[in-house]
Amino acid sequence: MNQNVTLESQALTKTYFSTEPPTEVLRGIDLSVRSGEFLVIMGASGSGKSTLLYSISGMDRPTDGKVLLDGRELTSLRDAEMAHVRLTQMGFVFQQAHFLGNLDVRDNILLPALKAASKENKNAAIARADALMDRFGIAHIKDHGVTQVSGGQLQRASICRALAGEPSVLFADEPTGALNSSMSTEVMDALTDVHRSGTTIVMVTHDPAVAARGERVIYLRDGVLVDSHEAGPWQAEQAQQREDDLQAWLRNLGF
Ligand SMILES: Nc1ncnc2c1ncn2[C@@H]1O[C@H](COP(=O)(O)OP(=O)(O)OP(=O)(O)O)[C@@H](O)[C@H]1O
Repeated sequence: MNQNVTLESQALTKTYFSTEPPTEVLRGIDLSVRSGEFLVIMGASGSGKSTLLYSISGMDRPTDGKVLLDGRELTSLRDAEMAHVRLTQMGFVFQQAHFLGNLDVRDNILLPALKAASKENKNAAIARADALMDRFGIAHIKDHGVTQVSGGQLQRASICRALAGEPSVLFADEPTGALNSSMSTEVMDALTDVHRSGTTIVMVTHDPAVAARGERVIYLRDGVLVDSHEAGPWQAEQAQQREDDLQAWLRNLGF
């Protein structure tokens, strides 16, 4: 394995046999994600983006092929082992935050980190969560109920929750899909910050302005990886140029 590769899929397929005929959603995906990379998955609706994200993060089982995280084959793990890998090595941000309504923002953020931490590491997990809330500008709403905060604040809280366990990879599925454009910028500024501090990010989005944050964008068509666009590290002053370049690339692909 190349030393710089952290996450890898080999000949990954996913077929749903519940439909007649069966739906072949992923058709042999070979993908390598470099350590510290910000990778974006794009493609038309139904092309298999979320299925790919779920299959490489162990949320779903592929039909065939392999997924490796730092050289360890995830596809052969039992469910409980895979759940442990997700809890301790991966973070997740979805379009909707999925927070518990009976807990405040801080307790929601702490929940998975405390579950993952050993007894002696619980205080460190709490300190980390508090520092993350400071860093992403939501310390002042830590005692609020999850229905009393804005969508952008809630998504920043999701990012804190995802990072509190110090994952090596953060998976994000349409993290700005439910937000207006200023909240979307807030959240993408937070994810850009996460990336700059060294965390690998794999994100699905259909929004070119959001995708322009990534270093590399890959394009899925009918479950096949058809092209990839190298944009290099994000620079705010080049935001429009990056988005224009990405749009031109996407137009060529028929997006
Ligand atoms: N449980 C399932 N059973 C059968 N088919 C499914 C199932 N889940 C997803 N599919 C099908 O797999 C295909 C890919 O779905 P997926 O959600 O991965 O696409 P996507 O590119 O993320 O789409 P979108 O941009 O609309 O979210 C779709 O045709 C979808 O209908």
